[in-house]
Amino acid sequence: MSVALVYRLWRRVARVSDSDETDRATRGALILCGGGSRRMGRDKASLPFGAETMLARVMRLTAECVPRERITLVAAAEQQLPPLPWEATVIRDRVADRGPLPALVDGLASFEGRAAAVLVVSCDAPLLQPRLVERLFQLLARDAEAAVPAEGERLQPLLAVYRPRVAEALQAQLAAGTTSLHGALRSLGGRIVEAPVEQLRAVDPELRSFLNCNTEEEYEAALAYV
Ligand SMILES: Nc1nc2c(ncn2[C@@H]2O[C@H](COP(=O)(O)OP(=O)(O)OP(=O)(O)O)[C@@H](O)[C@H]2O)c(=O)[nH]1
Repeated sequence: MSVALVYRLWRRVARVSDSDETDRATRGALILCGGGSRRMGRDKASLPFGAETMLARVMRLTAECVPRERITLVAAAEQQLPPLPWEATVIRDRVADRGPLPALVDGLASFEGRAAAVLVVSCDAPLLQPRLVERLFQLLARDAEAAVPAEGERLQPLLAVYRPRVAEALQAQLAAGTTSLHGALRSLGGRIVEAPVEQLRAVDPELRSFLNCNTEEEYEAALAYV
C-alpha cells in the first residue's frame, strides 16, 4: 500500500476532510485587544490570569493551533501592551474607537497572500479551548469565506475563522457605513459556514471558549477555572 493511500485512509478514519482541512503551517491568527474595556474599567489584556496576563494566556492557547510567528495582535494606537511571552507582530488601529470591524479588516488584509485561513479571537476569552479552534479550522470549506459559531441568528464573529480575502468585502461594508461586525458578516450571506454552538459542545462541553470577561463579575467567574 502506498504512503499516499495510507495517508488518505488515515484522514478518512480521523474524519479529516480534504476540502475542510487547513494545514497548520498555512494558518494565521489575530488577537484583538484594542477595545476600550469600559465595562471592566481597566485594560483587559493586562489583567492577571493565573501566572500570566489574559493576553499572554490567549496567545499561548492560540499557539496550540497556529504557529506562534503567525499570531498577530491588533491593538489601539496608544495602547500599552503587557509584557508578551514572545515578540509578536502588532498592528495598531488607524482610527481610535471604531470597534472590532476595522481592526478585523486591517488584520485580515495583513494576511492576504500569506495565510489560507485566519483565526480571530478576543484577548478577553481566557478559557479558549484549542479543540474548538481546531474544529472551526476544519469546518471552513474551501469555497467559504468564514466559519463562524452561531446561536440561532446570533453569530460569534470574534471567535471564528476567516479567509484573508474576505477583508475586501468587509472593507466595502465599512466604506458603505456599516459599523457592526455582525451586520457586515451577514452581508456575506451563504458564503459563511455557520457552526451551531450546540454542536461545538462536542469539543468544548461547557462552551467555555465563549466566556468573555467584560465585567469584574465575569472575570472573577473565569478565574475560578484556573
Ligand atoms: N484593535 C481593536 N480591538 C477592539 C476594538 N474594539 C474592541 N476590540 C476588541 O474586540 C474584543 C471585543 O470587544 P468588546 O468586549 O466588545 O469591547 P471592549 O471595548 O473590549 O469592551 P467595552 O468597552 O466594555 O465594550 C476585545 O478583545 C477588544 O479588545 C478596537 O477598536 N480596536
